[in-house]
Amino acid sequence: MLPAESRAPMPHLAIDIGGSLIKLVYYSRNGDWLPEDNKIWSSKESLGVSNGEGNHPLSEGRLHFAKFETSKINDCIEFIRSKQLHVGGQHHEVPSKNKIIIKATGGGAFKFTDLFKEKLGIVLDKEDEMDCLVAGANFLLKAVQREAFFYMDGQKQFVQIDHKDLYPYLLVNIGSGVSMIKVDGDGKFERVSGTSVGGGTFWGLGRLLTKCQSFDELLELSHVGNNRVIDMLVGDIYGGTDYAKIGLSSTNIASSFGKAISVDKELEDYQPEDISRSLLRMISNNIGQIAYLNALRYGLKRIFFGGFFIRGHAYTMDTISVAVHYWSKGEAQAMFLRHEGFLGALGAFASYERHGFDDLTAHQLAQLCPRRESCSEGILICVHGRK
Ligand SMILES: Nc1ncnc2c1ncn2[C@@H]1O[C@H](COP(=O)(O)OP(=O)(O)O)[C@@H](O)[C@H]1O
Ligand SMILES: CC(C)(COP(=O)(O)O)[C@@H](O)C(=O)NCCC(=O)O
Repeated sequence: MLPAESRAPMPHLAIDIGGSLIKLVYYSRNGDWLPEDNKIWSSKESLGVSNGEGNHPLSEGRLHFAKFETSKINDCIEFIRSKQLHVGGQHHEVPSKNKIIIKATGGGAFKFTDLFKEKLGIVLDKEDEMDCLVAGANFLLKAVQREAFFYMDGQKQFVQIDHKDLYPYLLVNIGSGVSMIKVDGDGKFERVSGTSVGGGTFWGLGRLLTKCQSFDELLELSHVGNNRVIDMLVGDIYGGTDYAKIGLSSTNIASSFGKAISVDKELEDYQPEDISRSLLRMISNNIGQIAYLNALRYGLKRIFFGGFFIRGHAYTMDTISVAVHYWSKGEAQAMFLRHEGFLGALGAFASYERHGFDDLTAHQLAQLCPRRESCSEGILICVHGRK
């Protein structure tokens, strides 16, 4: 840790460099630099900021979110440079004795340390990925209204979380791989499980099998696909009937991709949309099942799913919800987060001590952010920090 006097001014940028995607969270005060809309932005959000301790009036600002494919890290670096995000949007020279330190998490914070130093002169101050995921999730769940929701029958049903009754819960982060974390409080958690069959598996296998050029294309294909063309159902094995004795209906999937064993068909004989749908269902189902088993193992009632694999995608959320419901025999329900992909980046942002995110309460939010209802895109937060 560098002595305070040798550090540059608060940069207002944090970065999460994952196996698939880079996520940025950055802040601007109202009246500062407000970058124009950019198609890679996921959302723009308002942020109320106190200008010190106690009951000072608030000034307002915005939190911005952006993501890039990790394979296109140079685009991300160019974006940071063009907006001068690493120096808080100030287009001025940073005195050479000052080091620009940016909070960074994810494996790429280690892998790309030298690249950031070389291209932007930034020192990445590494924060542990699990710490950040948990800090980001706790922050969202405690401070942001309408953040968590159930997904049922094609509808989001938002839940008001009583933040005094939040813990314990299971956080399932579906990124390239999947981490399952039992969260007991702020900074109190244990990574209890994980699986390598995650978002990277869907996109990687999906790309190979369908020749799709983008994740979104693969996801869109799954909308119109029919998994029964490829999945082997109980009915396929049992001559169209249920296997009622063990509680399996004829329409249950007995074996994902099981029909592809047919010697009469090659990959070209299957439609890409059907492959995409089977794959999405297989992976979502599997994660939902493992998540529930871990919740059961630790007696956790609440399971929150995050990570960019979900992408607010109806079929993904529906499959995970059904899996949790099915395996728990209706005892547990999956919940999702509106800012699903930005947990780690938000956690890294929150780790700038001077922001004091931990002091947030929903009550404070209601008092300090009267315009929250008008903020259609999501977070309206108040932080204790300097201007
Ligand atoms: N534009 C995209 N490009 C690649 N993958 C995407 C995209 N959007 C969503 N995804 C999915 O999100 C996953 C990455 O999720 P994320 O939470 O960012 O994890 P990581 O930190 O490992 O990059 C990918 O593996 C893929 O399944
Ligand atoms: C190694 C990781 C923590 C990296 O995080 P990611 O970039 O996937 O979000 C994650 O991919 C993971 O938890 N994989 C599962 C490994 C396992 O439990 O077997």
